[in-house]
Amino acid sequence: MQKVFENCYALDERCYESYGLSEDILMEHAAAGMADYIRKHFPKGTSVLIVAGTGNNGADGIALGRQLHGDYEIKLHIPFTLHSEMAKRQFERARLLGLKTVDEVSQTDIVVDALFGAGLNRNIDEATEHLLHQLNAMKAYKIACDIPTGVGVKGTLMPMAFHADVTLTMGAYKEALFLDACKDVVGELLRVDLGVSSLFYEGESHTCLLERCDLKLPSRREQSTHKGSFGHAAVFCGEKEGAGIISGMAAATFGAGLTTLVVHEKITPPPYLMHSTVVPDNASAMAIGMGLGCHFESEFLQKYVVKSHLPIVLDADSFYNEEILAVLEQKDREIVITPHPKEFVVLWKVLTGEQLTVTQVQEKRFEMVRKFNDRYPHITILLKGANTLIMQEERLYINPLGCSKLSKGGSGDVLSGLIVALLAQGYTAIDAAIQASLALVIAAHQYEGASYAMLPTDLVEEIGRLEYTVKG
Ligand SMILES: NC(=O)C1=CN([C@@H]2O[C@H](COP(=O)(O)OP(=O)(O)OC[C@H]3O[C@@H](n4cnc5c(N)ncnc54)[C@H](OP(=O)(O)O)[C@@H]3O)[C@@H](O)[C@H]2O)[C@@H](O)CC1
Ligand SMILES: [K+]
Repeated sequence: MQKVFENCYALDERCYESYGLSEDILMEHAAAGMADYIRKHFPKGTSVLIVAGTGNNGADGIALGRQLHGDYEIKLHIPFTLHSEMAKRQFERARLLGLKTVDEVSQTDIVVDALFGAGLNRNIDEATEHLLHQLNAMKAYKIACDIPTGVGVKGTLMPMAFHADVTLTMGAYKEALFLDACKDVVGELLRVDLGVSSLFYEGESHTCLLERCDLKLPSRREQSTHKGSFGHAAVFCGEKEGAGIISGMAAATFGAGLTTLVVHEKITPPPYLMHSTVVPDNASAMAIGMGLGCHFESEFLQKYVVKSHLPIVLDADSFYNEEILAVLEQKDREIVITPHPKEFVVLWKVLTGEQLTVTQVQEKRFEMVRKFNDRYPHITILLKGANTLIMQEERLYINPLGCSKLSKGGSGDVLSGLIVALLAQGYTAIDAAIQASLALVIAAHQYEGASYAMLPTDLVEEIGRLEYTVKG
């Protein structure tokens, strides 16, 4: 698990004050990190266009040009007057070495975007937009220095952002890089150390980045067990019964000892799922909302959902049902809620009266998840998206591994099934949400069919193979 920060200015300052490092030393390492990447991936002689801006992001770019000059064909383009002292100093060093600037951008093998980084604080002007358009249109390999130009500090993405193949980010990961809208402009994301290990560079952070290696699969190591040893998941199955069935299949596949679909009318689920018109007495967790509609009477929901203390997953239609939402007030219950942005809008309106749009939620995903957490710290919220956010008790986790194979009806039902399976097996709400979210995306990556073809049933099948493909 890696740490993530809102920005790195305070971390840079700490390096100067605590370790006697200077801005110059940090920048030399930033440039060396980019130079190493280029040397590793491209032969000498490759042409590299570096577009450098007015501040220290530009300074990083100019220092990179100096480091590669002689071995690579460097074209340094500086469209504005340099502002920062470091940019001016780097330019003077490059000049002394004989590195010349070019007035126009032209075809090249590599483009390095060192226009704006952490200091982008307002909209870019038309000329810069035009320049970015030219850079994006090139067939070159595209490297963003620290942050692709156009990604604002708060994560808002400007219309003409640089589209990187790889972003080499300096010192530590920044939140802005993990907003959904930024996923396609960041490309591959790698971190460059700035002269000290990240262990020393980074300070405290309550925000963490999940990685594949954080996945811990349910354990079946003990052999003296029976089906009751692995819990009993009760999955509500409503108007759109397919959603509940998929969720139940996922729960059974992810290790729940028993899975019962709680139904209103008779259905024909797969033979390994039980069904019942009540929540079984020995149920150890429940999931509700997937395709629920308004099948169940108020009295029934009161008795089996609101008055229960079983760990619970609230999904989909739950957010439209104020009766079910009463569950949120239960402080002594393990609760996971799994809204997608549109459902979050509905939920937020019910809870606060504030009407947001989906775009507003997407633009400030981190802020909204934190605001929800301020009100309900005991609840685990999992806000779905290209980069899923999971939060409980001030600790926020980003799952950046999502992929577009999952953009299909039914993926969310699988997720709620995975979570309830883990809750039934005794996981805490936060662990269940983290592990289920990781299992879902890793299973999706593992699917070998066409990227557009994966069905929820394929996903469940891939979940069943995870033990053979990753280390649990
Ligand atoms: N400090 C360190 O130790 C290290 C720093 N590092 C590097 O520094 C980068 C941060 O540098 P930075 O703070 O100088 O910000 P940066 O992104 O270059 O832009 C600021 C300039 O842009 C201008 N400007 C802003 N918006 C604009 C707009 N829309 N349109 C036009 N102009 C605009 C703004 O102008 P102003 O607001 O002052 O008028 C100012 O001149 C960071 O991303 C990393 O790469 C690394 O080397 C590691 C060590
Ligand atoms: K940049």
